[in-house]
Amino acid sequence: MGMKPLILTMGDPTGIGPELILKALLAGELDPFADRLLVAGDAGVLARASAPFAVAARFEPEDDGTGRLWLADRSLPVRVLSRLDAGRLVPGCPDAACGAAMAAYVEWAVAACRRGEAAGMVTCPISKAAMQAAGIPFPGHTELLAERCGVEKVVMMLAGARLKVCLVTTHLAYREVPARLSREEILATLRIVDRSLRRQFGLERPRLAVAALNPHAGEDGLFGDEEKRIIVPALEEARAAGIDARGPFPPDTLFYFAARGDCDAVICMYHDQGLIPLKLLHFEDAVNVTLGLPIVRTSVDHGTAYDLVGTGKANTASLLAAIRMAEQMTRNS
Ligand SMILES: NC(=O)C1=CN([C@@H]2O[C@H](COP(=O)(O)OP(=O)(O)OC[C@H]3O[C@@H](n4cnc5c(N)ncnc54)[C@H](O)[C@@H]3O)[C@@H](O)[C@H]2O)C=CC1
Ligand SMILES: NCC(=O)COP(=O)(O)O
Repeated sequence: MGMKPLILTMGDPTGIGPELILKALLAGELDPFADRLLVAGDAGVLARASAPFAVAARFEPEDDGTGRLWLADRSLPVRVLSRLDAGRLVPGCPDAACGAAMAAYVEWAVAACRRGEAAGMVTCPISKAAMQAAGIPFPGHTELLAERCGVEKVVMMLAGARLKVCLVTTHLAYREVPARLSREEILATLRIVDRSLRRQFGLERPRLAVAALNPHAGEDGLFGDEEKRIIVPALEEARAAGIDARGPFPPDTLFYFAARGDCDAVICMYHDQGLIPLKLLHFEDAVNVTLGLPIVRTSVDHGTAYDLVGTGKANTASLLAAIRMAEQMTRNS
């Protein structure tokens, strides 16, 4: 019996996703996963995305809604989920139809994973604004997937070889962060990260370092009291539950020590607290993985890179790392 496919969603039709898939295919970088991948996307858009390369892609429809995308002597199976007018798309200008299409790829993939028909999903970047414009009420994949899987809390982790960061809060305005932090949220994050690193990443006793919210970890309440009021109680409860969680550490020095190997993951209070150090070290090859889902989902660590669409210059390393990690995780699941 063949292995279940890993679904690769194409992402924003006007973004870098389609071109990255073709670039990786042409370079033979997808060869190790050739029997495993199934692209969810738009055949016309994918075919046009070969424009920056020396060879033109062509799509051979097979039967009902599927087909093969050929580029030179390599090919990938595609599940066709939208039929946009590819010739009229402008890079970086997704309209509502594009927003609906990029959401449809993700919806189809998560449903296939939930039905047990796919082993996992790897996502190319979407435009959060275009999805919202299409009436899809989620600020990102992470929140959509949590809802579709019926899970209340998931954790966004970005992982590179030297640093892993896990976020307590994700897509929200910076000014809303303090109000969204609570002992329960931090504790739930610690529990999910601890469990996932054990089960899916093979760590026996993950060492989790928790970042403070405020400078100098609040300087004994002088620069904010979230540490005393919220983070310390969450840490105490986590430790009582057998989780190796330490902190709260002043954020300005924590990432230096984490990247040196002093912990297995850093728990960050908000998006950019974690993603700035992560991308400084690992922009090219980090993977975004959603922890706490009943399915496997990984993603590139970057966005739609509109400025690179059509140049052929975008780097495929994060996409390949995301596929590799998803494959690994399906073996550990
Ligand atoms: N997982 C997802 O679906 C994500 C989606 N986004 C979306 O992407 C859009 C643009 O976001 P930005 O903050 O501008 O981030 P971005 O990652 O698209 O671009 C930031 C910079 O990184 C460069 N870059 C991105 N990917 C690259 C690659 N593969 N190789 C070389 N250089 C690359 C771009 O050219 C740009 O200079 C937004 O709509 C955002 O919501 C952003 C992050 C993740
Ligand atoms: N910057 C990371 C990011 O925005 C990831 O969002 P998503 O995976 O939830 O779509």
